Amino acid sequence: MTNTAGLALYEFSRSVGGVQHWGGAVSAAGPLSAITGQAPVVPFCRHFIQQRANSGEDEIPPPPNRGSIGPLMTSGGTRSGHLPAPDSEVCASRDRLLSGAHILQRAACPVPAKLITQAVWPAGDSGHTVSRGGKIAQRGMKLTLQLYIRARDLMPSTLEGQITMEKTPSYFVTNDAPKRIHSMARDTKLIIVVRNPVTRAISDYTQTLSKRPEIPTFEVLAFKNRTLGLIDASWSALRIGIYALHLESWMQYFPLSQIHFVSGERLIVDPAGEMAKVQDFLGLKRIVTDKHFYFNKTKGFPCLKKPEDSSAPRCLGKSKGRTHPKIDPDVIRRLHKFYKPFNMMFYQMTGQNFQWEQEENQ
Ligand SMILES: Nc1ncnc2c1ncn2[C@@H]1O[C@H](COP(=O)(O)OS(=O)(=O)O)[C@@H](OP(=O)(O)O)[C@H]1O
Repeated sequence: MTNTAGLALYEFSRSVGGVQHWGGAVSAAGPLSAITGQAPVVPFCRHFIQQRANSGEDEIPPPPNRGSIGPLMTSGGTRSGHLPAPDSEVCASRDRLLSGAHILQRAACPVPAKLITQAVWPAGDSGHTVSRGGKIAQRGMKLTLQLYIRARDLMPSTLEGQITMEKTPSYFVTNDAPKRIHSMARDTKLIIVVRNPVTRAISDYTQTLSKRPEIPTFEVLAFKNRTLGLIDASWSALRIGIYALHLESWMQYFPLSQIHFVSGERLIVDPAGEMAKVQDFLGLKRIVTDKHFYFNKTKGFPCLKKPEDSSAPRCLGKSKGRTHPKIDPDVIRRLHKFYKPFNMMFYQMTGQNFQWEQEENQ
């Protein structure tokens, strides 16, 4: 078992996604303020939301406390639409989860570089994969806590010089995740991929629409009251894009030095540049460079020239890069306005300007 730092990746391109690597000392730690002795991060965003609600503006309800069953998995989802309620077993298991996390840490996982080891429960999806170089749970099966723990225990331990990664989109917006991950491995590194929250919402909606063509239009779902222009921020497709709000929860536990933000927009135009920053953040040699990518015009995305485990180039799957439906420009404008203050807060918190307001003017 190694004591390398942990890694969690959250992807905000459509949903939120994540990769986690863990190892290192487990400690029952409190919030960041308790570790550093610094004043806790002021929850600006929450304060701002309260002020808005008081003045009759778009109300942003507290996050639904649904079904997170562990720091490393959740029954909640990141996609829009109605999520299934967690089953009773999942709910009953909540209190045992932290110890589950310790098991996970013990069992976590290094694998030969080519072997993918993951315990992922894609939120909002019927499928899941728990694998140790191969699937041991089939897609479509219900992932119970027992199955998850069994799967975890089959995973090999992390060896010196290896990084274990886990990707779960919904952790970023799951209330208890920061605390649980922190108490499991406070040196976990977090990677968050973000894109313009308006585009993210449309992508999220497009994904749901592809599975449930009967859902109302984006324009209908986006408003509580369209005549009054009141946004429905309880719609998960919109709520997830309030990045500052979610980040605030993480900053209560993790210093910014342990969080890396990837621009989803830059990832398309300059994948090697974004990957260079990721490799630096992880303390890795810059092995993935420009020469590994080519731009596939048909797909509209960069593809990998030739992954190690295959002789063919590898592009994003068919569920990525779907054509988005045309959304009423007034609705887009309204959403840009809605997100603007939250985006500004997010830029300030991260020290990075993602320039989403420029897209608004295009
Ligand atoms: N590597 C890379 N670079 C740039 N953009 C990417 C990448 N991978 C995924 N995407 C875009 O992200 C959207 C899907 O997000 P997720 O991969 O999180 O989807 S999912 O929820 O896990 O299915 C989806 O957005 P849309 O195509 O706009 O719908 C993907 O195209």
